[in-house]
Amino acid sequence: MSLPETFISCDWGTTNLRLRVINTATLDVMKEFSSNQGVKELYKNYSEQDLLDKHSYYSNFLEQKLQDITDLNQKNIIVASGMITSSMGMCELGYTSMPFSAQGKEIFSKVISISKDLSVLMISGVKQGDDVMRGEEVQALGLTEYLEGISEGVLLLPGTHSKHLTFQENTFHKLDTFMTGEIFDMLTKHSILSNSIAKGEFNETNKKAFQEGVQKAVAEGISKNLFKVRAKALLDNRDKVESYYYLSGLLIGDELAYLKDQNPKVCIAASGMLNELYQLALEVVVEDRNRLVFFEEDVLEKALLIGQKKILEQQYECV
Ligand SMILES: O=C(O)C(=O)C[C@@H](O)[C@H](O)CO
Repeated sequence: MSLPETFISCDWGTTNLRLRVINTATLDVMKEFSSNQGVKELYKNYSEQDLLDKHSYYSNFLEQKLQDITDLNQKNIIVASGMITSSMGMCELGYTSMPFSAQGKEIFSKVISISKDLSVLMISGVKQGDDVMRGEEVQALGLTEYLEGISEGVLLLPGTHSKHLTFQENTFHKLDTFMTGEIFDMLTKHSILSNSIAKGEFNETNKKAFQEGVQKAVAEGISKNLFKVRAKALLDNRDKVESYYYLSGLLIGDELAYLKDQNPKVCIAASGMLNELYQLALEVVVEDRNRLVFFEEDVLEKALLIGQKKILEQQYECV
């Protein structure tokens, strides 16, 4: 069976939703809807009502959002990855065990129907040891296209829950999650340190503060250094924006510290500010620059679509 001309890419995480109509052949984005209504928020709203069951509640929501970007009277298939398949999502799917290869044939998926013309291809999460991910495995599948020629290394996918995926010969076999983004969010909003910091421009002074944080974490860990963010503000009147980036450096440095004494290539795919921060931090942590592979900003964007298309192709192969 041939692939549909278009598919709807659904990237539904804990705190964000993105629905995009994709030209299957070129992966060009034809129309897009995005919002900060992540799975967490929708699940809360669903739990606070008792009119609709979970499937109907999520289906109604998706149909409502999709009507602005596609014609719902025509056949549409949504390819969905991320927390939409978690216990808080539309339909819970388990986890595929690692390892998984560049084609992702090991990753299982399931089609569920929303209406006569609208179905959702749900992609499972992945587990390894005592760790799990949902969504990042699809980005990793897409990124294998860019990892060609690198026989082994660690692929870093920074975020709320930063994932480190170890790979060899185009096969991902190990996973570690670092809660860097979420811890940073909690500390900046809910801890005593929140009074000593403020978000601001990432200028040269603040870059130095960030790098200082990275160095401190690599040398001494974070526990010993966190409270010093407050102490420095009290004793030295340290600027709040500098302290913000110093704290960010501490947390990212702690995540990356173990890479200092290892040999493999470190490949990083992130976008926006995260990309800038992680690249800067890696330049502090890893002495040998030849070990570092930095991807362009748009590679991560494309990777998710390549990964979703791979899973869609498998679905059409077995129909
Ligand atoms: O499967 C779950 O329930 C997760 O919590 C996975 C999570 O870590 C995502 O990979 C990124 O937020």
